This record gives sequence, structure tokens and C-alpha cells, in this order.
Amino acid sequence: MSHSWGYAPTNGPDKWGDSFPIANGARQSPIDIQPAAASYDAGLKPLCLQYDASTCLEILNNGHSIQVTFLDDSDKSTLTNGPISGVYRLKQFHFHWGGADDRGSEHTVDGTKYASELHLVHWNTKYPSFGEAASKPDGLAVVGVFLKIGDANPNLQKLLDAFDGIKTKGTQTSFADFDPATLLPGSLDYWTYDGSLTTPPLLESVTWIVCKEPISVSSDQMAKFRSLLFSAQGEAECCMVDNYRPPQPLKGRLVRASFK
Ligand SMILES: Cc1ccc(O)c(S)c1
Ligand SMILES: [Zn+2]
Repeated sequence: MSHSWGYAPTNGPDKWGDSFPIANGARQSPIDIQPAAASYDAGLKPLCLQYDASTCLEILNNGHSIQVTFLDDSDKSTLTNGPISGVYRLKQFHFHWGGADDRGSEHTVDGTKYASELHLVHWNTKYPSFGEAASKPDGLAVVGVFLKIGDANPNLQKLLDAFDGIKTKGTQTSFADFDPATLLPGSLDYWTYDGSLTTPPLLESVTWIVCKEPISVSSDQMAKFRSLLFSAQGEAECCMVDNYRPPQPLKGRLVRASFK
């Protein structure tokens, strides 16, 4: 792929394998989660997500999504227990969404697409950094939360209000004192399976933890996500929509459930 990857017909998910052959690997993400085929595992622990709002640094438009980045030089914001061992630190969170309310999530549930999906990205502190961890089979743990169209979610508003300052690719603004725990659903029941990043380089280093319960988002709030641009200032405007990879083959993987 001579040009950089994206979500257009010329550089989108169907083309990623040209530059990133792992796109056809054994543990690619996302997947379609089929609850009836998932295996309840009584040994799975409850998720322990402990976040410190003071570790929140900035919000940026990276040309693929909007991303909120965290200071990860200590164990102030961590994921422990759940399906993982040890301590994983929060590095960033971002979203994937559609051009309309009927699509946008990456994982699907019995084929159902949600309007958006939040990804909270954590790295295993047995490795020295996020970059090192990202290349290891147990290096990352991503908590996925579905956003379902309904009432406006007041906990998204601070995020949405920051979008005016990061409309174009490569822009960022400071973003302080935000607690990502406000974006978690009431129930932390989850499905878990071994997978990958859902964007290039598609590294097969992610323990996926997908929450069963969605959070709400209104159509008006989703319209704000769709006002962002893939394009940089001065370029022809290209709306940031449909920045999601479709489900990939399960290839014999087991999906476990933390709940009956
Ligand atoms: C580390 C990382 C970057 C981008 C992504 O969409 C995901 S899912 C993970
Ligand atoms: Zn993602």
C-alpha cells in the first residue's frame, strides 16, 4: 500500500493485508460475538479498573479517530484481575463509529452493530513500555464498550465539547482531569478472547475484554463525532466516519464469558 492506510475504498480494511499480511492471521480482531457459543468461565475474576483523572493529558485527532492520552509512568490508572494477570496501565482511549446510527462498532453481537465502540487501551507492565508490550502476545488489554443510541450521555459531553479544537488530522489540545470510569457501564460483565489491534499494524497482542452492557449516546451526540475530519487543515474535507474494521474470522478461538 503505497499510500497510508485508512477507511476509504482505496486504503480501507480490505486493502490492509497488502502492507500488513498479519491482517489474515490466526487471532485478528474484531469478531462477531455469539453469546450462545461463548463459554462461561467461573474462574474469570471481576474486572478491576482503577483510574486517576489527574493522569489525563490531552485529546487528539490522529487522522483515524479521536484519542485521549494518559500519563503512564506510574500505576495510577490501571486494569487488574479480569482475565489478565499482573498490572496493565491505561495508555489511551479512542472510539470507532459509523456514518449513520445503524453501524459503527467493531465487535458485533449476533451480527448486531452498535453506533460506536469505545476502546480503553492498557499495556502489561511486565514490559518496559507500551511500544515493547504492543509486540507481545500478552502485551495489551483493551476494554471495549458499546455505545447504543438512546438518551444523551452527560459523561460524553466534556469530550464532545473538546472536538471543536481537534477537527482536523494532527490537531490536539490539552485535556485534563477526565475520569474514564465515567464511560463504563453499570455492569462490568464481559466476554474475553485473544485478538489483535483493529487498525494497522494489526499486532496480535491484545486480550480483548468486551463489556456486555452498552452505554448510551444520542443521535445528536453521534453527529458531533461525525463532524470530525480524517483530513488535515488545508486538505479537501473528508468526514471522519465509518472508521471501523468489520468482524474477522474466529479461526477456532474460544470466547469466554464472565457471566452465566
Ligand atoms: C493501540 C490501538 C490503537 C488503535 C486501535 O484502534 C486499537 S483497537 C488499539
Ligand atoms: Zn480501537
